[in-house]
Order: sequence, then C-alpha cells, then structure tokens
Amino acid sequence: MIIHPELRRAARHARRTLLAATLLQGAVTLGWLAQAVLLAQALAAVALGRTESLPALLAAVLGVVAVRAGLGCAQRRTAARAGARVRVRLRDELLAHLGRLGPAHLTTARTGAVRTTLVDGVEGVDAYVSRYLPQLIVTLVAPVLLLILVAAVEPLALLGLVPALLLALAGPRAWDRLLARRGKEHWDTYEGLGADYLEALQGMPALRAAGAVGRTRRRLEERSAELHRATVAKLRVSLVDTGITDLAVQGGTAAAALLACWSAVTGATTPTGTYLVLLLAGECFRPVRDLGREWHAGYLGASAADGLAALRTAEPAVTDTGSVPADWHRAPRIDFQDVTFTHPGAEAPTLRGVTFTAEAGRTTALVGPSGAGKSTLLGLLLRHHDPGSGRVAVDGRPTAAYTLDSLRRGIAVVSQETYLFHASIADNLRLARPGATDADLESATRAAGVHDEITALPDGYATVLGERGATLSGGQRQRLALARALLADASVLVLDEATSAVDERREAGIVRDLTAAARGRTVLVVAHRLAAVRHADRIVVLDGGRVDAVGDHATLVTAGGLYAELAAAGRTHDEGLAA
Ligand SMILES: Nc1ncnc2c1ncn2[C@@H]1O[C@H](COP(=O)(O)OP(=O)(O)OP(=O)(O)O)[C@@H](O)[C@H]1O
Repeated sequence: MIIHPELRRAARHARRTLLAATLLQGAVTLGWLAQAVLLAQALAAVALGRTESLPALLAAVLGVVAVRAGLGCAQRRTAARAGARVRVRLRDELLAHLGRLGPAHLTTARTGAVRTTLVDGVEGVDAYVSRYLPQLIVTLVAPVLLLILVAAVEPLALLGLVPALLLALAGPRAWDRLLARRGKEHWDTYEGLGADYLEALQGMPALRAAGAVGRTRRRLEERSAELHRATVAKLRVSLVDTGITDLAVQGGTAAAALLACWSAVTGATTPTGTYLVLLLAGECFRPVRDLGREWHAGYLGASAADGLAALRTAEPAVTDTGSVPADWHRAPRIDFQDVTFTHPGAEAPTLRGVTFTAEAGRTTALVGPSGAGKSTLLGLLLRHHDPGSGRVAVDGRPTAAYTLDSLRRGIAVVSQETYLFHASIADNLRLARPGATDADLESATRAAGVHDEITALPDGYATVLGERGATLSGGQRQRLALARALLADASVLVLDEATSAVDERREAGIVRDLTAAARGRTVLVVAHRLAAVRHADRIVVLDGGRVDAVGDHATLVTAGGLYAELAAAGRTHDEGLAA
C-alpha cells in the first residue's frame, strides 16, 4: 500500500478517468455482492424445498453475471485509457524536461539509465496508477460495506471477519519500509544493468579493439546475477506480505463459516442468513486478494518512483528565464567578454578571462592544444552552462536574455560526434527543416561535398541509414551532418571538429564550399588541422583556458608564438604522412 508522492502526482494527469475506472471497479464489486446474495437465496430455497422461486433467482444470477462482465470490460477499457493518458503525459513531461536539462545532464547521468526510467519506469507507473490505485480504493471501501451487511444478518460472524480483515490489510504494512528499500535496490540494479547493456552494445567496436569483449560479457553476467539476487530479495519480502494476507483470508473465511454454522446449529439464524454469511465472508476478502494481484502488476512503478522523481526534478545547468526570441534577421556578432568558467566538480577553472569577438557574417576559428577549452567555449555559447563570470553576448544581448529554445535553434551545430538516425538520408536531412524541397537538400549536400556520393547509392536520398548512420563512412556521416546544419538556415553556424573524419584533401574543398554556402552567417570553427581554418577571417588561439593571440593566419604565423608552433607541427605531421 505504498503510495509514493510521485505516483500520486502522476495519477493527477488522469484524475477523472481514474475516478470513472474506480467507480466501475466498485460496480463490479457490487456485482459480486449481488451474485452472492442471489446465490444465498437460491441455496436456501433448495434447502427449504421452495424450488418455485429457483428459476427467477438463477435467471437473476445470470443477469448479474452478464452485467458484471460488461462492467468489467468497461472498467478495463477505462483503466487502460487512464493508464495511457498518464503514460503519455508523464513521458511528454519528462522528455520536455530532458530537453531543458540539455546535454550537460548526460555528463552525470547514464543514457541507458535515463532510457530505462523513461520506458520501463513509465510503463510501471501506468500499471500502478491504472490497476493498483482503483483496486486499492475499492479494497478500502468495499469490505466495510460488506461487514455492515454481514452484521445485519449475523453479527457473530464479525468476530472472525474483522480481525482477519485488519490483519490482511494492516499486517503487511509492517514490511512496507523493507519492501520500499528492496524495491529501490531492485530498480537501481535494473537501471544499472540497462545502462551497462546499452553502453556495451554501442561500444562494441571499441571493446573488440581492446580485446575486452569477454571481460565485458563476464561483467554483464555478474550484473545480471546481481539483478537476480535483488529480484529474489524483493520477492522474499513480497511473499511474506502475500503469506500474511493469505493466512488472514483463509483464517477469516473459515472462522466466519464456523460461526455461521454454529448459528445455524443453534437455530439463531435462518438458512438464508447462514448461506449469506458463508458467501459474503468470501466476498469480504475478494478485494484484498485482487489487490495483491494488482500490486504485482504495479510494483515496478512503485520501485521506479524515486528515479522518476529524480529525473523530473533534476535542476538544469542553466535556467530558461530569457524572454527575447533569438530570431536575428541578419547574422549576429558574438562577444565573449572576460569569460571565466569552471566545470562543476572541477578544481581549476577551464576558461580564464576569455575575451574576443566573432564578427557578424564572418568566420572565426578557435584553435589551440587539446584541453585548451575550445569546446567549453562553444558550450557556453549554446548555454549548456553559464559562465562563472564575464559575459557571452549574441547580437549585443547576453545569451541568458534569449529564450533557451530559440537560442539553440538559432545556432546550428555540427560536432565531432555526428548523430544520424535510422531513417532515410532525406529524412535525416529534413530533421533540420521539415519543409525543405529536394532542391534545398541538394544545394546543402553539394556545399557539404556529399551530393555525388548520395546519388551514387542505389536508393539515393531514399537510402535508409543504419543506426547512427552505420552504413556510411565517418567522413560521409560528418558531411551529411554538415549539410543538415546548412539546411537549418540558422544565422550562426558552429563547427566543432566537423571535418575531422574527412581526408585533408577533401577537407580543403569542403571548407571552401562551406564558407561560400555559409556566406552571410556568423561561423565559429574549431579544428585541429590548421589547413581547415587558415582562411578564416579571424583566428583566436586558446591556450590553457586563456586567449593567447588573435589575428589572421599570416599575422599569427609571422608573430611566432603558439600558433606558429602549431602550424609548424602540422607541417611536420603532413610531411611525415607524405614521406
Ligand atoms: N564535463 C566536464 N567536467 C569537468 N571537466 C571537463 C568537462 N568537460 C571538459 N572538461 C575539462 O575542461 C578542459 C577543456 O576541455 P575542452 O573539451 O573544452 O577542450 P578542447 O580545447 O575542446 O579540447 P579538444 O581539442 O581535445 O577537443 C579539459 O581539461 C577537460 O578535461
């Protein structure tokens, strides 16, 4: 009888439908009661030899059975509707919140665990809310009514029924805390196993390359065994619950039957009364037994409640308090002013006093050694985090002034890790602009240097890509993602190592076409290979979270310093490759 506040909250999404399902469940219970009363009369009529009333009584029983079947059907349909509503609303709410949490959330939470909560957890809540809750309410009300009825017929029977009912309902409560704890342990293990499996499947190539497939399999087997142990531990407590309930149900029914027989033997009650008590005693416990059954259906929801609450109430790294829509009519200027930022949990700041401007409609490159803070700067522009101090402004306004959604829509991003979906190439492209014509797709893919390869495929733009674009090469995936970003038609284009998987000869061509295609937009490019950024209007050199130098390629090379070193290292690398 654990009702987690999160589950009560979820039930509110379908308050009326749940009320209807509960009333129908109550009506079904009344149907059982009516059947018991009619059967008692029929049995008494047989015992007393008054068979003339039998046909009418049996016909009434059949009528009740038919009506109850209809009510049961309606109840199940209504409950399923309520459950579906709760499920859909809950998932919508969680997905919208995940959107607000942004990618920063997945640096602390595991994707597989979030998936388990969103899919299995929400399914469990559906069963809990649509099946367990209505039955719980009926179980708390119906036996009281039945006891009143029994008291009117044979008060002595209450001596057996009341203690048994109290034991059946209150006894298992002594185990509630333990059951909740075991449920949480079970859910945590279940979530962890889901996350492990997802990671192992997605990381299969890396595991193979590292020769770690066998070790990972053994680890997954251990985790499966842990889940088995957690399930058994949970079942053990559940079985104690069920055992107490069964004991009370059997004992109570037997005691009531004995007392009813005693009354019959002593002549204290009529035959109808005796049969009524015998049959009603069974009915008193029917809701209790049904509750036990529904508990098993809804248990996963009760276990998942903590995880759901944690996901729903997780604080986004930034708050969406801006009110200005980011619909810049022309390419905006981007200013970083004295920006300092420390990653949550990190000891030292990643960025210290970073100041530079990405001019409107121009290409600005960010270069610097690995770990210099280039991606972190882009993350601040997209408001995955806010700076600790200083200001990031687009078109003269701080990024926090814009509504988060519109800010992120106004900045198209292609990162090192492209994400393509299991859908056709055209559908993957149209994610950025659903209304794009075929000609729009083609001009974007031409600019990204991938059109010819797409048309060479047997199904061309209708080719269905495998999961994460598995049927394409890394370079093709990146160029497709570039085309998608161009289609988004955002005023700001951010390329974070967007051509790192493309060979260098091709990269130069793509960068040239891209610069032409992106004309009129403000472009921020991060690339390790300086050939990809040497034509940028401005190059910002970052080192250890600080701006080391700003200028164009020629100026920076002439000035010596870190950029000249990086350029020289790049040349040595190229020569090494060419040799
Ligand atoms: N989520 C995080 N939590 C803590 N530290 C982080 C996090 N992300 C990045 N860092 C640290 O911040 C520093 C800058 O990382 P960032 O990814 O911005 O560098 P980068 O210049 O883009 O590097 P690369 O060229 O290798 O991609 C690194 O020292 C990194 O370890």
